[in-house]
Amino acid sequence: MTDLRPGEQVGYLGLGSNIGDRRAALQRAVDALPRHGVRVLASSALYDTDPVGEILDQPSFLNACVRIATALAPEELLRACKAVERDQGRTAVPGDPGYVRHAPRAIDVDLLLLGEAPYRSERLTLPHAQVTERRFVLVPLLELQLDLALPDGTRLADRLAELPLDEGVRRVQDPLDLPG
Ligand SMILES: Nc1ncnc2c1ncn2[C@@H]1O[C@H](COP(=O)(O)OP(=O)(O)OP(=O)(O)O)[C@@H](O)[C@H]1O
Ligand SMILES: Nc1nc2c(c(=O)[nH]1)N=C(CO)CN2
Repeated sequence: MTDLRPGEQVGYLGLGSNIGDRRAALQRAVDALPRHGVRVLASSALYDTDPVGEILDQPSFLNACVRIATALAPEELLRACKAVERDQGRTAVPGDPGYVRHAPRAIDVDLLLLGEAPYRSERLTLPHAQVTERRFVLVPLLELQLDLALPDGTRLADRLAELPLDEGVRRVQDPLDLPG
């Protein structure tokens, strides 16, 4: 299915933005990933989504998912995602005085899945702990691969079918441009 190079694994990233020019922020993130050792193979369409989580009174998000290929190990890939966020001026990370969980952000790059094996450390959980609970993740992810399953065999399409329909997820735009 994919032209993987030696040592590479397939992974999926979730992108989100709800401040400023949201599409430009997502596109900049995708354009930056190759500089950090991450090839972008495919992008979903863009979705305008109602905020979910601890802070509901904030602007709607623009969300997308991308399929990637990388030879980076899980923690290295997390560092790459954080570096892409920092490139765009996002400085408030957990532990910083300004950090607020689920607060508005110009760019969020989450690591959803990498390869076939789960991974867990203090800094990183794979698959992403909320991947099966968020329509704004599942809808674009399944657009990339309808039969996608977690390492434990959970089929993501089955989980999406079980979620309530009240989390607004509206397909608004065509996929991001792929780098290079
Ligand atoms: N799969 C993962 N992808 C990204 N970050 C993760 C993952 N697993 C654990 N983390 C940790 O979560 C921390 C908080 O991430 P972030 O600031 O993006 O949270 P958030 O977007 O506010 O909330 P949420 O975690 O619910 O998406 C990161 O610094 C990272 O160490
Ligand atoms: N719709 C939507 N809601 C969110 C999002 C997001 O990307 N989209 N990100 C959050 C922080 O991780 C909190 N809430």
